[in-house]
Amino acid sequence: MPASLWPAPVATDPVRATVALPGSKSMTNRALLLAALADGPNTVRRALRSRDADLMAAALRSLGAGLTSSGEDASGADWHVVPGPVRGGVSIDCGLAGTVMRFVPPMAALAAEEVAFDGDPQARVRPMGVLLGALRSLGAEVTGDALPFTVGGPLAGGEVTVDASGSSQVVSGLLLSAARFDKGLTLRHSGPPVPSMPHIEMTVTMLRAAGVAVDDTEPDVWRIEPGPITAHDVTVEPDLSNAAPFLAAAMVTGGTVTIPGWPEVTTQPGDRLRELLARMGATVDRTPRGLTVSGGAGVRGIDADLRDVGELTPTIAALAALADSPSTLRGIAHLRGHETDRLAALVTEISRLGGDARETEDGLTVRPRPLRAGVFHSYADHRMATAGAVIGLAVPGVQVEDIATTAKTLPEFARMWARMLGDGR
Ligand SMILES: O=C(O)C1=C[C@@H](OP(=O)(O)O)[C@@H](O)[C@H](O)C1
Ligand SMILES: C=C(OP(=O)(O)O)C(=O)O
Repeated sequence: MPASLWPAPVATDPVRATVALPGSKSMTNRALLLAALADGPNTVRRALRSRDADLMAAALRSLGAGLTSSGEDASGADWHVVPGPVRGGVSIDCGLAGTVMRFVPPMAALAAEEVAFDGDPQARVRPMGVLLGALRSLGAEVTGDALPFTVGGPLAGGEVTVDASGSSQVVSGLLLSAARFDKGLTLRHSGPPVPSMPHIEMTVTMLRAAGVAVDDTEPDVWRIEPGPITAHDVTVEPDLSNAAPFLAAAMVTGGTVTIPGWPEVTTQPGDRLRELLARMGATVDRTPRGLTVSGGAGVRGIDADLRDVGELTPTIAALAALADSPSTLRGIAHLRGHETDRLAALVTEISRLGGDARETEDGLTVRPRPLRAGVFHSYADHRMATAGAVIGLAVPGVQVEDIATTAKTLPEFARMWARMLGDGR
């Protein structure tokens, strides 16, 4: 059955809105996994409820943790987590979630019995070989090099070298469970630069908050001492990457959008939106009410290295397609292994609407041209769907295929978008 088409609303007036965002996917899924490996019960507050977060919760339950949620509303829920011995003999559905397919297998390798992993058809082509190779060389029994695969422990830990240039999640996944390996872990990266470094900082910061000794003084080397992961309550920050399309709406319509609760200090890569959107012409103000972005003088093209913040690319590319000068986005070859090949998908969909977007070896060039009505395909990628919504604000007749795919990290997206535009239905 063809996925449904969502008529992207056109903004007839500058948007003026305050948009409260649910919790960060990346922090929620790290916090849940650390809570399940901790030395006592703990609570993850304001956790995201979305497909990726719920897949993580289900995976942790399968591996023996007790999880119950309370206080659930549109902004998320509190998860009460009671750790248990990690048990195998189970199957885990990763969906299309990188955080589940890369973070859970090292934890599963703590169990003596085998754990089977599978996911969506598109997940089967996401890069897994480096992580599974590392688990093998640390002593786990692994069958397969991509989904579906099985992992059997127990693995002792020790030293391993990986090429994590394809995904930072290889590093984060190994570090998150490493304190529970008998020998801990010394992890070295060797190869082209690791992308999404803020996400590795997020991992290290959250491990330290749980009392884990992490030595990251040498670049591209991480040493984790074996020891307990201390039970403690965590409050998840709003998802700053999911702020991107809403803040972009302020720019495209010459309006103003405020995101309440923007953290003063954060490891989330979405914090770089402050600088990127300012370079594209926005006025960015941080006030006690939150982060406010105002547009006005059109959108300027940008030449930017997005290696650290690759997940912001679909929104930046959508803005670039509506800008008044060309853009070059660099450092993002690894986006070919995201939910879909995002470089190919962005080029195809922007071109379909009459735009001029081209793939380079490590990114995209976008030259603004007048755009026309058409279908913007999502490829089961939440950030492609929201990029289509951004373009649709300014281009009448854009229909986003499968807007429901935003449920991966923001199930309320379509309703929040309508509310932002002053249409509460
Ligand atoms: O660790 C994480 O939570 C993430 C790391 C990044 O992955 P890559 O390094 O594969 O880009 C990012 O793109 C993804 O959305 C979330
Ligand atoms: C790359 C992303 O997700 P995942 O965690 O599935 O890798 C993303 O959300 O942009």
